[in-house]
Amino acid sequence: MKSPRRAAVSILRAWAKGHAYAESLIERHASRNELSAPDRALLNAIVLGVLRHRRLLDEWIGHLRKGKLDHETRDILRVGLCQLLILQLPDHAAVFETVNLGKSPVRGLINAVMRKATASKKQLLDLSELPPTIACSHPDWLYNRWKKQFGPEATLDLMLFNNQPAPTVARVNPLLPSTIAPPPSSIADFEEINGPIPTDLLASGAIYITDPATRHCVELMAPQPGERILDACAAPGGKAFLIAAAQGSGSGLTCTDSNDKRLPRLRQNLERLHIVPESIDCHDWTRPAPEKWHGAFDAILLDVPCSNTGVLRRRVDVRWRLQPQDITELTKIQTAILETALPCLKPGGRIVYSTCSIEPEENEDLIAGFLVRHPEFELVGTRQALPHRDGTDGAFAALLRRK
Ligand SMILES: C[S@@+](CC[C@H](N)C(=O)[O-])C[C@H]1O[C@@H](n2cnc3c(N)ncnc32)[C@H](O)[C@@H]1O
Repeated sequence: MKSPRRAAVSILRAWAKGHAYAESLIERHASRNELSAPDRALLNAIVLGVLRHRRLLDEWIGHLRKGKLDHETRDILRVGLCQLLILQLPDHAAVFETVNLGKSPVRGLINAVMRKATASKKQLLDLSELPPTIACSHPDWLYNRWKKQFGPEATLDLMLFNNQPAPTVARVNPLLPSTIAPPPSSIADFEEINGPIPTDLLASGAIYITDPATRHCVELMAPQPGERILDACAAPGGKAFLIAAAQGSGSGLTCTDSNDKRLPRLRQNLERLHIVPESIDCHDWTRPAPEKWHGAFDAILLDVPCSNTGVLRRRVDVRWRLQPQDITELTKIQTAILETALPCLKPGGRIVYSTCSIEPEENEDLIAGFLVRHPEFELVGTRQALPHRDGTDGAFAALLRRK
């Protein structure tokens, strides 16, 4: 069994070498090492802390140690400085535990850097002279893009927001059978849960953890009882749950996703939430829709794959993985999904296109282009959530109706 700090270094090495996202690596390592709940929480805090503050940690390392570092020693120092300066753990624990992570030839170096950091904590934590992209650890290209869109002050607020852990917010399940205990009155719909996550309520399906911004697209759709609704990009099922909750049943709901590895989780989530959809299928919506769905749906939700720039506080490594050209590539997929879903609408039916991106190309620009190509559709309304303005995840939704 590994210590959470050692597991953190292994995860950071694996993260840097591969394409896996931090959350899945944390999950995998925590289970493999049979970590206790407090150790799992520490592992989570360290890995997410290092990834959120990666650029600042490297700036500090550059001050504390001149010369080259191998990748593993750099990751050990990131883990050590994150404990000392970001998580503010006691000095002796941070130094001692970090030195022990290194192999014997580098222990002296790690010890020297950690001791120097302990002695110069105050100066290191004064970020006033640093450029915002280093102080807030964001890539330059993302900062420059947002500065044009929102202005420098709002961009700074956005980056600071992205570095805060997300609260746990619960949606209470209105479809809970009467045989199962409802959540206590201290848990309110779409309100933050204080204290530990109530795993018993999650397991019984009494609540689902979600962000308030996820409701915008479903509220815009306004699903009605008895309607046939397609949730085309449905996994892991958060919005399918909200649609079924709005309809009072999942019986009119068809859920699809192109990733068959994500379908079991979708199935489990809906089952746990006591939702029985009409069907769950694997389908890639960049390919033509099967004949059986032509003209079949009153409403379609397209919660398309996107850059995730509205949820960087949760998806902490996206800022380092995402490249400017990815946004252009994503808009091609998003447009293809939107075009392919059209034949599946009933006459007069409605489509809600939604993302958790805050980039105009993936949102309002894409919809504007669609409306030019499809004068038979009208834009009924849009909703947008901006993290720094609304204090929630970022989200965009547009309701389109066939005239
Ligand atoms: C933003 S997530 C959906 C989240 C989901 N609606 C929820 O609320 O839990 C996007 C989903 O789209 C799926 N996806 C990506 N490309 C797709 C495609 N071409 N056709 C169908 N689904 C696709 C991904 O596998 C992913 O599960």
